[in-house]
Amino acid sequence: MQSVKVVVVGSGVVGLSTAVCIAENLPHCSVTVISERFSPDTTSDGAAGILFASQFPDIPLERQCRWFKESFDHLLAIAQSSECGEAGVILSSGCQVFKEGPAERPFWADYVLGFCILSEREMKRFPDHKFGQAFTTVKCECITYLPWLEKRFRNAGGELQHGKVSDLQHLAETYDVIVNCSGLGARSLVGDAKMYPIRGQILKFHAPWVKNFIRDGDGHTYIYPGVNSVTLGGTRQAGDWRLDVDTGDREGILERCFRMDPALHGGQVVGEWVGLRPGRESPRVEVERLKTAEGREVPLVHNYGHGGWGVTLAWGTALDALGLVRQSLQQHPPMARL
Ligand SMILES: Cc1cc2nc3c(=O)[nH]c(=O)nc-3n(C[C@H](O)[C@H](O)[C@H](O)COP(=O)(O)OP(=O)(O)OC[C@H]3O[C@@H](n4cnc5c(N)ncnc54)[C@H](O)[C@@H]3O)c2cc1C
Ligand SMILES: O=C(O)CCC(=O)C(=O)O
Repeated sequence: MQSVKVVVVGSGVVGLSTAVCIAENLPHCSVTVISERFSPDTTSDGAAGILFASQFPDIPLERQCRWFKESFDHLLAIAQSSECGEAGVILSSGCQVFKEGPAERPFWADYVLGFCILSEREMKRFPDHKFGQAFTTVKCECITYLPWLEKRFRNAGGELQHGKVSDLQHLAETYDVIVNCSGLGARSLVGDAKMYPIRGQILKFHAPWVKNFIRDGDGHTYIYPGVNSVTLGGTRQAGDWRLDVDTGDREGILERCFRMDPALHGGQVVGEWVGLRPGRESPRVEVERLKTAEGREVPLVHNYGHGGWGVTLAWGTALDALGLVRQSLQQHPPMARL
């Protein structure tokens, strides 16, 4: 029997997670990833990689809980295994603090470890803040995790190809299923005008004595210790396409982070990075059918638009995308290619 040919467009954390899920779970499929950029040049590579999320307006909460929990459990298992160093996935403990309180209990509070409210005594450390939550989550460093996923994908028989896709109709002539994980690229690839950039600038900081994360609940200031450096952030500039480092943003990040954690004093900046989050009101994880010029119909599964939470939700949405591929193949077995 001819194997079913699946192509995944995009090799950020969403594309590679999706490609691995399909290659490992559908052995009758041959899976190819085609991507303009690979690690270390994707947006995912620069992300702090902390597992954390805010709620999307248009997705049922039950589905968002599943995405978070499946991703968390997948990465927690790696963090607690002998693979953690090679995969770049570690446990990370710390707190989120709020200038006004009490803050709502986040929907994922029961999925992370040891979620609790900070006591008055603990809050004395944060004179600008009134309320705090402490928990242990996972930090998934994509600069290490993506090469690890690429290896896992190749071991499952997958193929990686460099290339920019500009016409999905053209791909449909060669493949039986197309999976679109192009992130912000979906704006032009499928003409999704709901996609917009949310610019984020961060600093890599050398301060190995800083061990616990601190995040301001407003989402603009965070300190995330990692394997080799501490990530200091950030900015969330909607509609801003600039990829160059802004010196004003740098000063602002340093000032806010030093104020939130004076223990950073004595450390030094060792890197700077800007990335464009694939902004959308809610991610798009759904299937449509693409008609080719020869009259075939090819399932087109979309999995993009994760905004600031792509690392957090990648595995969960990849499993949904796998489900959509499986269901499409069952309902409409591929028509023979000419
Ligand atoms: C400063 C910053 C910090 C962040 N921190 C976190 C964090 O702590 N936790 C978290 O969960 N998220 C974080 N994020 C968000 C996270 O980076 C994104 O949600 C995530 O990277 C999106 O992954 P993706 O695979 O969809 O997109 P990308 O990583 O952008 O990958 C898209 C892929 O598609 C390819 N592509 C696009 N168009 C085409 C085309 N036409 N043809 C071929 N290939 C194409 C690209 O080359 C690329 O390989 C952060 C983002 C920023 C900017
Ligand atoms: O918001 C955070 O705390 C984590 C970093 C992040 O997800 C982002 O900057 O997009």
